[in-house]
Order: sequence, then C-alpha cells, then structure tokens
Amino acid sequence: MRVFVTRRIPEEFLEPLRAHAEVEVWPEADVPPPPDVLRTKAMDAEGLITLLTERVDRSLLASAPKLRVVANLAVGYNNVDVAAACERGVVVTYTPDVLTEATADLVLLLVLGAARRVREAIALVEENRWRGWAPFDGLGVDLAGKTLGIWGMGRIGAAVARRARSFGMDIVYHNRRPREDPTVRELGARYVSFPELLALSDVLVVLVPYAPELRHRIGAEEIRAMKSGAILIVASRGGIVDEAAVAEALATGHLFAAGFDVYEVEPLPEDSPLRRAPRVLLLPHIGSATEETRAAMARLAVDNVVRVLRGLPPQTPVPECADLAGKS
Ligand SMILES: O=CC(=O)O
Repeated sequence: MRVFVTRRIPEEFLEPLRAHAEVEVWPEADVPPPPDVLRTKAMDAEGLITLLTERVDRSLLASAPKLRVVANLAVGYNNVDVAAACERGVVVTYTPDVLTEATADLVLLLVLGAARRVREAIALVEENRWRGWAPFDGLGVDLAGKTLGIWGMGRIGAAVARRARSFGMDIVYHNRRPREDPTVRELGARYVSFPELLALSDVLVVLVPYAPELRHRIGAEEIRAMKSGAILIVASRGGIVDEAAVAEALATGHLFAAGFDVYEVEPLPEDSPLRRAPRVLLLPHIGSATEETRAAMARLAVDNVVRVLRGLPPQTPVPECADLAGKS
C-alpha cells in the first residue's frame, strides 16, 4: 500500500506508518506539491496525509481509485471536498482536540497584542525610537469589564472563553444554534444573534470554520454595525472577513485594532491592504504551532491512516463521514 505525505515532517512520526505502507514524502517543509504532482501521487495511493494548503477536490478524488483515507493535518478541512470523498467511500480525518489549547493561547495573544498595540511598541524599541516613559502615548485599552464576542463557539471558542473569563471579560457568542453543553453554560457565555454579536462585542473573535457562503460575511456593513473602538480578531480561516474593509475601518479609527492569524490568500500578498493598515497585528497562520501540539497532530493523523489501512475505525473522522469510518 502507498501513502503520500504532502510535506516533510519528522521521520519519527512516520515510523508507525512505514510498517503498513510504502510512504512517500514531498521533500519541502513549507511549500506544497504542485496540484499536478499531488494528482499523480494520489493516482496510486491508498492514503494521503494532506495539509490545509492542498485542494483535495472531486476531480482529484475521481482520479484516485485506490484511495481509502485522506488525513488532513489540521482541525479545519475546508480544503477537502468531504461530500465527494464520502460518496466514493474515502474516509476523511482531521486533528481536533489536540490543538485546542495551543490555538486558544494564540487567540489570546492576538487579543492582548491588539488591545495593547504591541506591534507599535515593539517597533519603538527595535527601531530605537523609544525616548522614554510617556504618560499618554501609545495607549491601549483594558480588557477587564469588556465583552468578548465569539463567532464559532466550538472547542477552541470554549477554550478562548475560559481564558477571557480569567481576564475579567464577559462572554457572548453566536453559532447556528445555541450550545447546550455544561462547559459553555459554566462559562456564563450568553448566546446572541449575529447582529447582537456585532453590536455587543468590544472584542470580536472569528472562529467559525470556512464555508463558501460565509465569504466576506463580515464586510464594511457588518464592521459599521460594530461598536466604535472595537477590536476584531480573525483566527479560524481567511476569507470570512473582508480584509480590505478591515483595513479601511482601521484607517478611519472605527476599529481600534485588529489581529489576524489567517488570511484569504496565504501567504499574505505583498500588496495586501492589511500590511499598510494601522494597529493591526499580523501573524503567519501559527495557531497550533507549538512543539507539543504539532507532534500530537502528526501522531493523530498518522494513526488515523494506519487504522483505516488496517480496516479499523480512525480516531477522528470528520463528522460528515463518521458513519462511513465506522464511528458515529
Ligand atoms: O488552521 C489550522 C487548522 O485548521 O488546524
């Protein structure tokens, strides 16, 4: 059996797979295989370990007759056409849970960094422009007593809410449906409509998974509906928030600050309006990038492939395909 891995990952994580399959690894660490290479490799592979940068679409799946499992090394899987995979009997897996805490940490870093204008502060020191303690220069805003709005209250949202509570913030959230589980209730997080979320949040965190119908769901109009002086954090997938509209709202001062870890186009194009916007903290999609978490993600993805190849249910099939994977 053959498995193609679309990025170089440490050999120790691939070891368990080598006992069951011939493993081929794309040799680059940070550049994906070109689509035609992925297609060729998929043609005679039983398994693929993919990243969020790889498009596993209907046509690629159709040209991969032996494929049994696509293990996405990410919690988001909008890069995979899950419906097409399910139809073909291909199991799709992802890496939830293991990255929840690391990603929530990074969201808080963005919240704190945006609220305290840390990018400007660092530049002051690095560029040797710091002239001394100034009582009213470079001021940020407090978080205690403010309202944190979470759009997308899932595992990561709840972990963000937990952290924000310890900073003295009140929590509101919006999902398609209220979450009834005790974790969210214990956090005192209040379910609100989408317009209420926009209107109530001092800090709004976007954590909702990408879906095509959500493209630019937060645009100029929605930003206008937010409080003047609010902070917007984007941490799930790019494209949900109109980046040009955010840059404009930062320029006019309607938004106090913004923080991004994900973008509509990655890596961020040189001419992105966000680069020229004031008070914006831009990170290169590193939500889960800790040693422990990436190791856990790699182990989980590899284990999922091994299990499917051995005819066992994987640990973490995507919910849409859970039945197919023998786990519901
Ligand atoms: O963005 C990263 C992930 O989905 O895991």
